[in-house]
Amino acid sequence: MDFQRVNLVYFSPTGGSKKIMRYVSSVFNINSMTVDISNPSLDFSKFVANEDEISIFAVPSFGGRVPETFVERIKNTNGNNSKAILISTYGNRDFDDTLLELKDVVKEAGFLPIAAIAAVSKHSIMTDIASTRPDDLDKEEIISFAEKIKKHLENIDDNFDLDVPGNFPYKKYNPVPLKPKADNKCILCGACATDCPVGAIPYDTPNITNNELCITCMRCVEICPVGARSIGEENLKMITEKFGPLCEGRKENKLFIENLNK
Ligand SMILES: Cc1cc2nc3c(=O)[nH]c(=O)nc-3n(C[C@H](O)[C@H](O)[C@H](O)COP(=O)(O)O)c2cc1C
Repeated sequence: MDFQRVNLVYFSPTGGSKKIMRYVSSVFNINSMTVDISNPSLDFSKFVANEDEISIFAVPSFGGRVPETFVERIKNTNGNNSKAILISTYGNRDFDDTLLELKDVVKEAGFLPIAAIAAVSKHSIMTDIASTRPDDLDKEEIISFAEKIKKHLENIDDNFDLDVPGNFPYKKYNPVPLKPKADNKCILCGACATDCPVGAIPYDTPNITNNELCITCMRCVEICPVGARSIGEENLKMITEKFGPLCEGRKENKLFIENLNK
């Protein structure tokens, strides 16, 4: 089938998932449309895909799960049985049930997942972990995965049910109890308030964080122009001592294109 458009649907607080998604979309030489799921002011019910379009969904793994904000917002979209490619990035620990949950929520919205990729990208909290990834080798590998997916698209029939790793019930999500705060370098520019995916930073007092709303996605830390926001050195040390050992070694990118019904 000749696709008319590729829809780039992403929740990527610190940009890693978006980068991997761009590598994948680069092999489809057609028009694209972006749907930034982290933008709370968008009306996601307006995203209705047609059968002659392909959508790429990209999210980070948060505690081995799909970020809840993505799950909530994607429910309002409509896939009309069009094909979808799934991407979960992860920070060199594990993606656990992320791809299975992503497959389930995207199917629920009416899309047909035909391939999935798990890709390593810099850990957005412990930024010394996988700090140079995706690197050139990753880029080459992800593009080769995308070329394989393009070929595989020619052989999809109605019987296709994508086989991805993961368990149901999904792993219990334990929210990160640490919330980024601004220090006295904050210039009250409000960039973080504008960009926060969940409205956890007030526009008039952007140096504070609403801990009830904050999902610790690290967007505000990433985009602060003066480096004023962080979870704090002590907290980072604590979290690195606990999770750092699980993130050792070079973890792999993985491609999933097998049919469960074969
Ligand atoms: C709240 C939170 C939870 C995370 N949990 C995991 C995890 O369970 N396993 C893992 O390998 N990386 C984990 N990470 C790292 C991210 O999955 C990884 O850095 C991802 O590439 C970030 O994507 P982004 O740059 O698109 O925001 C977590 C990051 C955050 C902020």
